[in-house]
Amino acid sequence: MITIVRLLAALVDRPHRRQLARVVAMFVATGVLQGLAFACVVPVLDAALRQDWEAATTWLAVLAGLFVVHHVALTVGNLDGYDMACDLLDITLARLGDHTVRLPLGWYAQDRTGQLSRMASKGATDIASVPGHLLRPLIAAVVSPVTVVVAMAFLEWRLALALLVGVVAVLATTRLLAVIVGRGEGAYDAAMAEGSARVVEFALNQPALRVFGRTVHGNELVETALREQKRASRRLLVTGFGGLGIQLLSIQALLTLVIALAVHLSLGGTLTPATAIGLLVLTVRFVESLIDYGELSSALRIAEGSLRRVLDVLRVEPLPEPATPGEPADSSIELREMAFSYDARSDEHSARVLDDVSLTAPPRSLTAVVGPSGSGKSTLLRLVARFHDVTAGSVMLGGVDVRDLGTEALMQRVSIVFQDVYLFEGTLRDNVMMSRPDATDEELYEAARLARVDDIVERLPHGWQTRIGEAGSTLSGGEKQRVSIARALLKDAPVVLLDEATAALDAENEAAVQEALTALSADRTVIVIAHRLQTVVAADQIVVLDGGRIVERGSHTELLAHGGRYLDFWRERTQAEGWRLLPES
Ligand SMILES: Nc1ncnc2c1ncn2[C@@H]1O[C@H](COP(=O)(O)OP(=O)(O)OP(=O)(O)O)[C@@H](O)[C@H]1O
Repeated sequence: MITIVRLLAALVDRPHRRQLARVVAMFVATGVLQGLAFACVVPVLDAALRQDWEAATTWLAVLAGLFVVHHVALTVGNLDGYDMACDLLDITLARLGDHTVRLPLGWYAQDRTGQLSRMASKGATDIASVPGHLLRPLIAAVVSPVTVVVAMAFLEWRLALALLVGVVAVLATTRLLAVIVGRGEGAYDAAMAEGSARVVEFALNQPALRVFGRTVHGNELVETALREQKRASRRLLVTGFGGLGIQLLSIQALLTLVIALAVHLSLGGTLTPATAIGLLVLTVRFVESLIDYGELSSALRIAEGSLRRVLDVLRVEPLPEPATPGEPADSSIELREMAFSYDARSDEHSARVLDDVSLTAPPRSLTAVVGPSGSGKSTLLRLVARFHDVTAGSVMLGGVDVRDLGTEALMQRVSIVFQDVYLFEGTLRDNVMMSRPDATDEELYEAARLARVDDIVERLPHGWQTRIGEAGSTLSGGEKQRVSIARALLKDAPVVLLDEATAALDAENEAAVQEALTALSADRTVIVIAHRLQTVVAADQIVVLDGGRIVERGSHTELLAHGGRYLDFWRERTQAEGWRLLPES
């Protein structure tokens, strides 16, 4: 409980930290008042059974007073707690939102969308539930038994001692079980996340899956994830119920011990029967609080897990920004003995995805990167756009290290056209204009003409105003790429990083995309992961990557003559595209 209060304090700002302290103080006061009210039952019962009506009335008045004060403190604490819960929802979402725009772009390369959406929905609600619903009963479940023990020490120290030993034993058991059940909860959470990710993937990839008849049975990934989810949930149920059983058993053992002791003391004449009955009533209330604690601590653990995950994301450092950004001389790109490893902690050469990569792309040149899958082509492009910082060496734009350029200046100078084009919910016009919202209509139409988006505008029922829906569902793959190229043209950045689509396009789209790419490459420094033969033939230089190193470089004719890896690539692509190598004349 102290841990979660500490974690909450790390999430919120100073005024909310004060509010949190106030809420906790009010809940502690409520717990003490509740404990005192419980303790008053003993003298009330004692006086009533002795038929001492004056004492009984006095104690009843004290009880009523405590009840009223307790109720006022409870109302104030609850209202403050609910306020804090609403604020926490906003704070969690705002802090995640602010931080996601500062996170290194490379952070998103892993599957983060699912994680972030779970944090922003279920995670934020879990966190808000702490001051809203959990903290008060949990604090009461600890503070009121402790108050009872202290009050009881004045009445019958032996029973107080027995209760104290009992409460320590029960809380220790709860803590131990929390660790065991917590492990199961972690595994369950991971299995749930994996299961939902696979189901979403399954839904999004329906067309491909149906073609291969993998929709009903045989989708191994989904089935394995769901089986694991079921196993994890069963394990959690077994450990959860087992844990709860052990906890209830320890509480019952405590109750039995106190009853036996009270009967023993009463038979021995140390305790009047009235006090013994009063103390037993007190013990029962005391035990109820401990049961509440056991039940609520699992909800607390879930909230704690969500809170830790949010704080972990908030702790991811943005890439350092330069104090005085450099000014690039031109649009050349230079990689100097660059090395990169995705695992920032390891500088093992074996972990490097790119190693000793040196490359110069002069201004307005076209550099084609080819190489087998996994050779590091996409990573190379991401490093030029500073999705990550290099492990060794440097990436220079116009003679300035991208780390000394600053994210904003770099992003102004670089356009990125990757394969997975993201089209957001909105009109076609909004989607193209996002790259330069202050562009004029003439500039927009010119970019659209060059990228052949004007053909798409004509086809759509509401032209530029057509809503292209989440993930651009009404556009074909080639059309999406043309929209992405139009964005890059409109942005008019001097450097273009391009990952050519590997998907086969119909003849019309293929020609349109090729035209759009030619327009985009004119007068710009372009580094392209090339899949099309036209692109490599037109390139000023071609670099062949293998195992994270440049193994060949040169022009198309030089590399063909060299007869190495590039020749293999060329043969493979000519076969795939139905081209023929003409015999040398
Ligand atoms: N975000 C990441 N975290 C860890 N490893 C990664 C990440 N992205 C890529 N890798 C690894 O880095 C290596 C190079 O991957 P990269 O995507 O750059 O290759 P590629 O040549 O572009 O492959 P492809 O042509 O299949 O897209 C691969 O071994 C890949 O598994």
